[in-house]
Amino acid sequence: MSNAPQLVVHRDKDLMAQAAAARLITKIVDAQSSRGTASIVLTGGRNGNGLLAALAAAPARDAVDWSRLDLWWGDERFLPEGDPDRNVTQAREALLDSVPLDPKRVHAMPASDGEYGSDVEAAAEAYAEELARSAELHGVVPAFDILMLGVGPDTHVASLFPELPAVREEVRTVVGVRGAPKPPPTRVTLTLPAIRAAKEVWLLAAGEDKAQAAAIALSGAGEIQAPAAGARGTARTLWLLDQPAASQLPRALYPPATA
Ligand SMILES: O=C(O)[C@H](O)[C@@H](O)[C@H](O)[C@H](O)COP(=O)(O)O
Repeated sequence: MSNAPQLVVHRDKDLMAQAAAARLITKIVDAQSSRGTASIVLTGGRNGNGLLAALAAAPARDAVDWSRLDLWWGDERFLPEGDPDRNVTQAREALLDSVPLDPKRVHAMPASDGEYGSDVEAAAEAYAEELARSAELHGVVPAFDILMLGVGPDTHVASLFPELPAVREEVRTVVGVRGAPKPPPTRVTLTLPAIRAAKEVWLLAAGEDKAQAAAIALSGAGEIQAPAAGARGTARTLWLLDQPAASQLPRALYPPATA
């Protein structure tokens, strides 16, 4: 299957979240039926959390065997444990606290008051090691079933911001970020090589403030200038948008059903 991006455009962000949640449930159930487990990478931000809240409200959520699901994060805001701005705290509130997950399979990124203290590079290295321990033979990260990414108005994904060193990383799978333009400035993030190990990468973009970013990333921009352009899955790359976020896409890209 080609990994050229595919697009699905929904009427508005709520419908996008509900449809993406339904899609995610199906994917997890399929992976668990064929392999016994599934691995998902969560994203921070409003769209990622909106999807999790929609999943929490979906009656079909009980089709998932939550105890056989591995959860990872694409990035984390390097803040103390329990901080309301941490991506994991927000994910817990939106969904994780209301489903019977196996705590050993919830792989939160380290907090800034944990065993690595304020050493964000050590925290990143520890997460890279945790990923490597779960990787298939010869791999450095697991072949995630689905990796989700919110897209920033500047085309950032995870904590890979345009032109910053993290987006240029070609070897390490997880790095520390300092001086991020979106607060907080210190973060831990998967790199593009780690993201590209996922079977499916889903990029979530809703709202008019994402329209330019989507148009740039989908029009052949380079990944250093437009990190979202470099986020590809090995089997599939899927952009899930609402109509305002899709409003500046070149007509050639716009899906026929919504043209
Ligand atoms: O820690 C974070 O903030 C993120 O993981 C970040 O990459 C986010 O996903 C985008 O900024 C989109 O965020 P929204 O969905 O809120 O626009």
